[in-house]
Amino acid sequence: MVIFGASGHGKVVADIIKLENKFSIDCFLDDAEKGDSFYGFPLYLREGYFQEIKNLFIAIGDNKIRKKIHGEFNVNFPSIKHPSAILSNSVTIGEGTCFMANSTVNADTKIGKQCIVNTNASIDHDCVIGDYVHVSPNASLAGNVSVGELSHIGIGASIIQGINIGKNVMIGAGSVIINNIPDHSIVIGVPGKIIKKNE
Ligand SMILES: CC(=O)SCCNC(=O)CCNC(=O)[C@H](O)C(C)(C)COP(=O)(O)OP(=O)(O)OC[C@H]1O[C@@H](n2cnc3c(N)ncnc32)[C@H](O)[C@@H]1OP(=O)(O)O
Repeated sequence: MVIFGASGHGKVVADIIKLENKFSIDCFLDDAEKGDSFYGFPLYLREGYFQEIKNLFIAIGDNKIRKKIHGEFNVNFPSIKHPSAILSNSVTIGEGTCFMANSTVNADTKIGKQCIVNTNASIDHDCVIGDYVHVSPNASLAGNVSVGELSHIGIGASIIQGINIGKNVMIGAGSVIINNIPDHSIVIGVPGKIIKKNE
């Protein structure tokens, strides 16, 4: 497995891949010059890496950049899961998604491609999570919540049951969402209020 993104998020991803023990890690790739090794693995610039890539994990926290890089490779994108993550057998998962330590996903939830379900995040039953979404550490989604493509649920946010969060929405850290949120909104507070447009 090659990991794209020599960053803190990349380190957490490397730990999960090691613990899962399904793939060995060949190296990290990055577009920025950051030296020739990272977190104990060789590090290459993408433009200087000519070996064939079979399996790639994109370890980029920014949803829009992760989407862009996803479109630039034609390889396999396995999903990864920390051994302590708990997923119902009825959950469906798109390619390239990661489930970090102690995350939980309950019955009949659908998770898109290239999502991040971060440490201790809880996504309950019958949710629909779009592509390139990030559910931050300790965020909680009750049952029947939908989250549109590219949206980011901030650390410790809570979303009550049945809420629709649009595309490219930023839910601020610690917010409590009790109303539907339109596309391209930035929301903060308890209860959550829209403060500006997410460009
Ligand atoms: C493993 C990991 O690291 S995963 C990463 C997890 N990271 C996160 O969850 C980050 C979540 N991001 C936030 O909460 C951010 O503060 C955002 C996106 C909501 C707002 O960021 P910005 O657009 O830069 O807004 P800015 O910092 O200018 O704040 C605007 C106002 O909102 C307030 N504010 C910002 N965030 C919050 C929040 N989460 N809750 C309450 N108020 C907030 C600010 O105090 C400021 O108020 P003021 O105008 O009275 O001074």
